Amino acid sequence: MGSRANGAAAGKVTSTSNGSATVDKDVDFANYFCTYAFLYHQKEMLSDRVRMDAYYNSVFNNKHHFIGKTVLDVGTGSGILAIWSAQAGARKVYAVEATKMAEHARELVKANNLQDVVEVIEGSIEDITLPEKVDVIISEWMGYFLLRESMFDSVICARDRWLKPTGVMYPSHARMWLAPIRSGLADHKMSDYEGCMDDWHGFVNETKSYYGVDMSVLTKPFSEEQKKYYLQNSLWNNLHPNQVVGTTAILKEIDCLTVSVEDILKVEATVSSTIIKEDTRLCGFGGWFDVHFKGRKENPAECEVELTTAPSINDGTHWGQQVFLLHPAVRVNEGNEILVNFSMSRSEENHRLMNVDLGYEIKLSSGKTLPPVRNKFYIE
Ligand SMILES: C[S@@+](CC[C@H](N)C(=O)[O-])C[C@H]1O[C@@H](n2cnc3c(N)ncnc32)[C@H](O)[C@@H]1O
Repeated sequence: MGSRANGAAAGKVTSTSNGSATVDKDVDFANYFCTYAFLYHQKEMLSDRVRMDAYYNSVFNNKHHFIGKTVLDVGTGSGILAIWSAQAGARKVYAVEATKMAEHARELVKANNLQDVVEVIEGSIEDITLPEKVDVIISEWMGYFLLRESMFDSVICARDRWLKPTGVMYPSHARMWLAPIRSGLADHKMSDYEGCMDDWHGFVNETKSYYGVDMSVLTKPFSEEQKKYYLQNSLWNNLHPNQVVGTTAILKEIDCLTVSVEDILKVEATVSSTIIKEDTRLCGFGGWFDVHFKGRKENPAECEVELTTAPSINDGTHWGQQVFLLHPAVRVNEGNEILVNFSMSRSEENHRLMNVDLGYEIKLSSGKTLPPVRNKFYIE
């Protein structure tokens, strides 16, 4: 199971203007940030070797970006990225953390004898003030399927306020990917849903015979509620590459130096994929992301590093992939074309969670096109 911040009840949006949200900060703090205040949770991220190796290599193989420079670590957590930046030769590192984890970070910095370089600041990046602009912004802001948690908004805010015009972003680029998959999970989830409805019908019968109240008028809303829970929530999964049955497609490319919050409020793409397996089942779609550390055009990385969360036979990441299951699955064959209309936007109730509209159309090798299908999913 993945282990990113719980956002399920976080940050109720109190009003919206121009597509961007005004958030109730107290609710957001109580529900979103609180997860990050636990060492237990920081340790899970610190134990993700793929994530750690990528950030470590990006810093230590590109020391020219750090030696004698000023760095801002947005959301320092335990302080790990700030500590590496200092060890790579930074002159000054501002390590900003919204939660009480800042106290642990301060201790860790001192225990590693870097207190003269790293200054830990407890506060939201949106609210704090720095005495100077910085050469580098480093941050690990990526949520499930890249944008869940909406933490990138805070990095953009930091960039616009504190990055020098010549500054470098770590990571510098990000991409979202989608591919058709096969998975036994679709059948499991459908049988969980059916079992739950069987149980409901038994409950309705018993309530009528024992207590004289007919509950059957609630069958439809109960079924809708449970359908959403079992069939429409996207699932965390560590897919094996063999489960990917078609070519992969890029849904979104982000240049971290120039992107605006407006650009990431909604991700919309029409992409196509060709089935690459003979006689298989299309059970859904898998979504994942990668980020790159390339520096900037005028000041490139000496060694570019990629952090990918794609299906892998080796160690997966704690992000895994997000799986959007189809009910029912569809029989497909090598060479069939799938045209996907994808749209992802923020939940109106909670800006850190996402709603996905996923429409698809299958063109068979005979040239015949199957009727289009549209599905709604929730990344919660
Ligand atoms: C995914 S964790 C990464 C922690 C650490 N940088 C690492 O790589 O292990 C993100 C951290 O950013 C913090 N954070 C998120 N939004 C923030 C904001 N607006 N201001 C300050 N800290 C924030 C969270 O509390 C959390 O500790």
